[in-house]
Amino acid sequence: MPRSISVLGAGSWGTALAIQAARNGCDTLLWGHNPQHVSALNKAGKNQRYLAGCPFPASLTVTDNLQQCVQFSPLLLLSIPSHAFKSTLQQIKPFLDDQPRIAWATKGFDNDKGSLLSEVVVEILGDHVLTAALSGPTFAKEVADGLPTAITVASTSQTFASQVAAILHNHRFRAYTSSDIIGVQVGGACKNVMAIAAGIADGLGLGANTRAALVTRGLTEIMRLGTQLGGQPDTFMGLAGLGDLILTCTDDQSRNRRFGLALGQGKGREQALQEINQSVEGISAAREAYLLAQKHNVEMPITEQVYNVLFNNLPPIQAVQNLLAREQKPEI
Ligand SMILES: NC(=O)C1=CN([C@@H]2O[C@H](COP(=O)(O)OP(=O)(O)OC[C@H]3O[C@@H](n4cnc5c(N)ncnc54)[C@H](OP(=O)(O)O)[C@@H]3O)[C@@H](O)[C@H]2O)C=CC1
Ligand SMILES: O=C(CO)COP(=O)(O)O
Repeated sequence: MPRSISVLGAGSWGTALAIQAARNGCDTLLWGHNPQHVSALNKAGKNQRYLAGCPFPASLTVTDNLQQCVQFSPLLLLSIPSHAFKSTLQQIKPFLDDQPRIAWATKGFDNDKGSLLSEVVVEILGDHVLTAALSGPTFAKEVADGLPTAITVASTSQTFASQVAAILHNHRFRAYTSSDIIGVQVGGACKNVMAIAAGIADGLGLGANTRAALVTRGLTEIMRLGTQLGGQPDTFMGLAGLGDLILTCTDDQSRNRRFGLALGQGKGREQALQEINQSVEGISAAREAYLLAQKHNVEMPITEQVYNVLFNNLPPIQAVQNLLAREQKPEI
C-alpha cells in the first residue's frame, strides 16, 4: 500500500492525525468542510483554531475539495464528529473506487439509529469495504506535540489493521492492532458518557473516591453493553477501554469531562457547550447508549442518570442521589 493518506475532518483530532502521518513520511492530504478555515490553515501552515502552536510538516497539505481528497490516496481516515459521519460517507461514495479502504477515529454511535459506525459504513457503502476503527487514550494536542501515545487500530482484517497502524506508528506513537472492531468502538463511544459523569461529580465537589467509583462501575457497564453487542471482554481492559476511560475521566483536557464539570457547577447545557466550543460526543453517546441498553436489556445505571440529566432536566445532584439509592448488591 502506498505511503499516503487522506484525512477527513480538520478539527483537532483530524489535524493531529494528519500531522502524525505526515511526520511519519506519509504524503498527507487533510480535508476540511469550511473553505475559509481551510484557506486559513494553508496560509498559516497550522490549525490555529483547533491546534494552536503545532506547525504542519511539509508533506501535509489541506483542501476543501472532497473529491480531490478521496482520490488522493487509497486510504481514507475519517475524523469528523459522529453527527456528520453518515452524511460524509454519502458525500464520498460517488468518488470511491471498487475496493475502498475506510478507517475512522470518530468516537460515537450513529446519531439517528444508534448503530455502530462500522454498521453505518456497511449500510452506506456495502460490505466489500475494508474497515478499521482507531481508538485509545489520545488527546490531540499531546499527539501533535509529539508526546508518547498509544492507540488501538481494530479491523476484522488483520492485514488492513496492520497497514493503517504502520502509517501512524513510530517511536513516539505506538499503534497496536486488534481484531475486535465492535469492542473498540463501544469503548470509545461510551467512555465519553463516563467522562461527563466524572466531570459532574467533580463539579459537585464529591471527591476522589466518587470519581474512582464512577470510573470502575462505568467500566463494568461499558463491558456489559459491549459484550452484549459482540465485543471481547479483554478489549475493555485495553487502550480503547480502560485506557481512554481513565484519560478522559481524570484530565481536564477532555471536553466531555469539562462539560460535566460545568454542569456540576450549576451551568446549563447550552452555556457549557458554548464555553467549550468544540465537539462533546458524550451528549449524543449518552442518548444512544441509553437506548441501546434499553433495547438489549443491559443495566447501565450511570449512563441512565447522565441521559436523564442531559435530556430530562434531572438536576445533577439528584442523579447522584439516584445512583447512591440503588439496592445493595454483589460487585461482580
Ligand atoms: N480531540 C481529540 O483529542 C480526540 C477526538 N476524537 C474524536 O474525533 C472526532 C472529531 O473530534 P475533534 O476533531 O476532536 O472535534 P473538534 O471539535 O476539534 O473539530 C470538529 C471538526 O469537525 C468539523 N465539522 C463539523 N461538522 C462537520 C460536517 N458536517 N462535515 C465535516 N466536518 C464537520 C468542524 O468544522 P467547523 O470548525 O466548521 O465546525 C471541525 O473542523 C470525535 O468523534 C472525537 O470524539 C478521538 C480521539 C481524540
Ligand atoms: O477521546 C479523547 C481522548 O482519547 C478526547 O476526549 P474529549 O472528546 O472528551 O476531549
